[in-house]
Amino acid sequence: MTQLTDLNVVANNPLPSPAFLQSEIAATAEQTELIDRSRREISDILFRKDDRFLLVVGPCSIHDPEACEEYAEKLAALSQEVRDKILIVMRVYFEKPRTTVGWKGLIMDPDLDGSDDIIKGLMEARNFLRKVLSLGLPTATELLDPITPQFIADLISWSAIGARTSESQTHRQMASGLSMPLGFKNATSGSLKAATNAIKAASQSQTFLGVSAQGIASAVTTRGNPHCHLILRGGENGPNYDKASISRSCEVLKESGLIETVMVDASHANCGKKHEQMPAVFENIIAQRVAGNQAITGAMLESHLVAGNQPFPQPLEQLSRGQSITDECIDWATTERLVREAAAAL
Ligand SMILES: O=C[C@H](O)[C@H](O)COP(=O)(O)O
Ligand SMILES: C=C(OP(=O)(O)O)C(=O)O
Repeated sequence: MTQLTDLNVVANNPLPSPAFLQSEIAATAEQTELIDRSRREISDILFRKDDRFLLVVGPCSIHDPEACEEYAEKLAALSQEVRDKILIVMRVYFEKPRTTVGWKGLIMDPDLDGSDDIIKGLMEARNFLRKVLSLGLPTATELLDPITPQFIADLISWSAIGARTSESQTHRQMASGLSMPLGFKNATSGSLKAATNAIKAASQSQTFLGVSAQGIASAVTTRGNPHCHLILRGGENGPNYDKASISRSCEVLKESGLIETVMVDASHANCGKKHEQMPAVFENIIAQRVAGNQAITGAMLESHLVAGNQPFPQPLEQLSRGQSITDECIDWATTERLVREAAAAL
């Protein structure tokens, strides 16, 4: 018989069930309480019931958990200093969407060598999330593969659907069942339409194909996620953090029947992917909020121990510790200065 299926499949390795990994690498009672409380606080800030400002900050991607743990310790101390004004949530990004190809993140390739040991990646992701939580810091991530949330979402307080996937029905359906507040980014073109449509779609009940806690393919029906919002990240035609772009975004939200609340990403196309430009963008966002624009409820910064990024792939022993292998980040000293100044201004 002529073979008609799996012509392009090289391997298909079963994973442990999400329920198994959740029980093997479980959250403590204290961590569970932090996740529950921070999800409510984040939602209250985003939907303008809490006057504080939300800041999602951390590395573009986690590729070196040991250096990122040092980063998390510093961030935890800083978050305590500013907690009356700013709720800090650490970017703990394990999945990277690629424009064409490239390293797809710690879950897909934890050894950074193309061996793609996903089981190890999922376990490392859960272990790292627990470390961050044990420092008292809530966690934020981009959810990219629709099966990933089953394995890690119980340890996450805020999530994003990225610019490349806000228009995807699969991601909107997934978002409709997630238990945490979630931001949809504007499209890479700069258009807001995909994100506002996504917020509407994700707030509705949806039925779709998914995976159960036992790892069985299933028909999933969701209730709809009422805590979705817009993230402005700039686009092909330039940034969208300026006053005019934010007021246009608010008009679009209003016309779509959505609450006027935006998180503004100071990285990505809003800084032309240049870390040197990120501080001025962040300062501008904070200044707009201080000047009275209450629709700006949060911001995002890509930050690591060391500024910039480094080429990857390259021999692993030549990687500099604490420097991004994906997008450029601001360094720790700059992060600390920006956060302290923002707290003083707010
Ligand atoms: O935030 C990270 C990157 O901008 C995103 O993953 C796309 O990366 P790429 O354009 O280098 O593939
Ligand atoms: C990939 C990211 O952002 P965007 O979807 O805006 O490119 C990110 O925040 O890591």
